[in-house]
Amino acid sequence: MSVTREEVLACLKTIQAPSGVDLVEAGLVRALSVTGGAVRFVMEVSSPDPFEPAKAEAERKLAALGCAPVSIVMTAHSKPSAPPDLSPTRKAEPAGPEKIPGVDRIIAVASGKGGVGKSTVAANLACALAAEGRRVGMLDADVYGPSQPRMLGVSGRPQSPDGKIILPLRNFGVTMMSIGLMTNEDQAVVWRGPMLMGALQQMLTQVQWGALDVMIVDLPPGTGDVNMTLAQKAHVDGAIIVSTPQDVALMDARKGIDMFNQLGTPIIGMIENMSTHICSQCGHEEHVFGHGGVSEEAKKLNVPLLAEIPLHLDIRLAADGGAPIVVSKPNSTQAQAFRSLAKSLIESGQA
Ligand SMILES: Nc1ncnc2c1ncn2[C@@H]1O[C@H](COP(=O)(O)OP(=O)(O)OP(=O)(O)O)[C@@H](O)[C@H]1O
Repeated sequence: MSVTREEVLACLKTIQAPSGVDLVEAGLVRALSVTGGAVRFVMEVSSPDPFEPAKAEAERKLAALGCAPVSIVMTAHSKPSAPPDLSPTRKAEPAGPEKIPGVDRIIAVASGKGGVGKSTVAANLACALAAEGRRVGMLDADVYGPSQPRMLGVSGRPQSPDGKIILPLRNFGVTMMSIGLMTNEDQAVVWRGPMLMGALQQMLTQVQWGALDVMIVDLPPGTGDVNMTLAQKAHVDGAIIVSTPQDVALMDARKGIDMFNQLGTPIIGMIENMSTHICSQCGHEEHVFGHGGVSEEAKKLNVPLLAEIPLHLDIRLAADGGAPIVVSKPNSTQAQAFRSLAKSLIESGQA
């Protein structure tokens, strides 16, 4: 008997995970394959025992639906498989930008200069969007300094049960994949030309992203290969440029905006990070890198200023500690800046 993918998902939605939400909503159903009556999928769990009843229920209900054979593999059962091979298997074929299946929108977070807080903004924005109920993915394409695993508190190698599809990791409601999870932390990553293009292509097309409302892409700083490749391979709906108010960072941001204009990627707006410094001891406010520079530049370039994020110790401690401030101190003034940003992007239909 033949069943559809939709019927299988509807059936799995009637089964509760131990957390109380259904298996699909909990993001546990990965690599689902429905061929005729044969159903196979992976349940991504940290420890199998609590999930055995849900697995048995799924097997029973799918059999009652007419599915045969039903094969459910819990990832914790299997030995960690070898990391997916990222070496290019064939020459990259010239192909135009494509929609990633299941992904509604792609937002690139970029900066002209390194160290201006682009990854911090990307991580907080992703978590803030997830907290608003959006289905969010994070593709950490910062090949030269991938920091999303640390910022989003995930570790371990992503699994690839069939050696082709890569299972992403998930934390704080964000489905994430990073080039940093495929390399040793201390290993210098020297991605060049075709190898780099192949790695990005694989992260876009071979990762089991599932259905996402928005995918955030944390780009490397500057105007290099990765930014170009992303725009060539995927349909990027918009770019957010992060800068500090300093002239030097602004000049680099201008180059970044110019590049996106040339690539035909719309600029969603600019974010001034490290805008003012508020002393965590006495609350005194000072402008370490100046203030308002990004706002002036945004006016000149006729792009919106999306947010001004203060320089605050808690933002650094949270990001570097593996739980962005939006998650660790959601009601703080600092988190509010990111939460308002997420809300305004949702309201304007951009995320
Ligand atoms: N608003 C902020 N307040 C305090 N610390 C911040 C803030 N934004 C970023 N930081 C800290 O600054 C450091 C650099 O930030 P981050 O890694 O996000 O920069 P980046 O622009 O992504 O750098 P690169 O592109 O070189 O990876 C981190 O330690 C981060 O915690």
